[in-house]
Amino acid sequence: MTTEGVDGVIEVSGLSRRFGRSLALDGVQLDVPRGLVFGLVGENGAGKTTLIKHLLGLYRAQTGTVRVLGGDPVTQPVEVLSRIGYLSEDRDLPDWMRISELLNYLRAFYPTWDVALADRLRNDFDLDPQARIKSLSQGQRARVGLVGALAFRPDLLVLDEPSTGLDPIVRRDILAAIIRTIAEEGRTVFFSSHLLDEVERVADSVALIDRGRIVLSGPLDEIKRSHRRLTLRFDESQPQPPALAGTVVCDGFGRDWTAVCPGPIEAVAMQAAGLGGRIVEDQTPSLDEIFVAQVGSRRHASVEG
Ligand SMILES: Nc1ncnc2c1ncn2[C@@H]1O[C@H](COP(=O)(O)OP(=O)(O)OP(=O)(O)O)[C@@H](O)[C@H]1O
Repeated sequence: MTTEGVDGVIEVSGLSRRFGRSLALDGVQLDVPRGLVFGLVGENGAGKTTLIKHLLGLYRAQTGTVRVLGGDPVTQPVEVLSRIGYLSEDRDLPDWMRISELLNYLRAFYPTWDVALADRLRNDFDLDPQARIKSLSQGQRARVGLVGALAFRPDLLVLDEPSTGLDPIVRRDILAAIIRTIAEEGRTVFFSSHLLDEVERVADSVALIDRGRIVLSGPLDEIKRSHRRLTLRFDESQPQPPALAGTVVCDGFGRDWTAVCPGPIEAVAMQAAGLGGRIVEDQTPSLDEIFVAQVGSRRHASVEG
């Protein structure tokens, strides 16, 4: 496996996956360079876990290709997987073990296991080494899973919905700090979430996935810069959302409406003027608003089409 000079840590091209009649992934294209925190955002059932399972070689691509850290996770599992730290959505850990036993067991698999780091993380996460895994809360299981995924200093950390079960303080402070530290060390984090504010807080780049398709992908600041949230005021009350081509969503009532628009606002301003309206506020939308707008417009288009 040649990984020297490979900067694409994750390279997915034309990846589709069917389960029976349902299309879980539909022509997914994704490139994640080294050293980034990459957030995969989508609603429940959008295809996030299915995509992650392909990155880990748990699914073989039916259509398209998947390369991770320069190798094929299905045909080169040892080379690829030994460099990936993974926290699954359901935190499947052996219930019968104590925390210390699990960490010792994992240590045997990874030559790069860092005992001091494992101890430090265990302390930071306030985990009793003697506790049995079956006695742990969901949040504590997530913390143990994170220690296991981090302590061998993986080149790529993959987290499937890492916040599930974590209380807000752990989520906000510890998780975010870990993620940042890894990226600062030149390693890569790929995490999925349906919590857009969390993604917005920690990710450098994001991909929005909806019903198996990547609908938007790129550096977070570029995505945010390329969208505008406009507040429009009309002379007359509008009985229904004003039809403004080029806006992705329209919300509001009466004379005041909010629209999210990808791209230049001049065309929107002209159309609004034609309806007796004007832009009274022009702001950068949140990722949440961009997501709702993108997904909403796609669904609207597919219903109409
Ligand atoms: N093993 C499977 N057999 C049949 N259908 C599946 C299987 N795994 C996933 N799916 C379907 O594929 C689609 C994508 O599921 P996936 O678990 O990847 O979504 P997700 O974005 O991770 O959602 P969640 O946040 O709820 O975990 C869903 O419609 C799901 O029902």
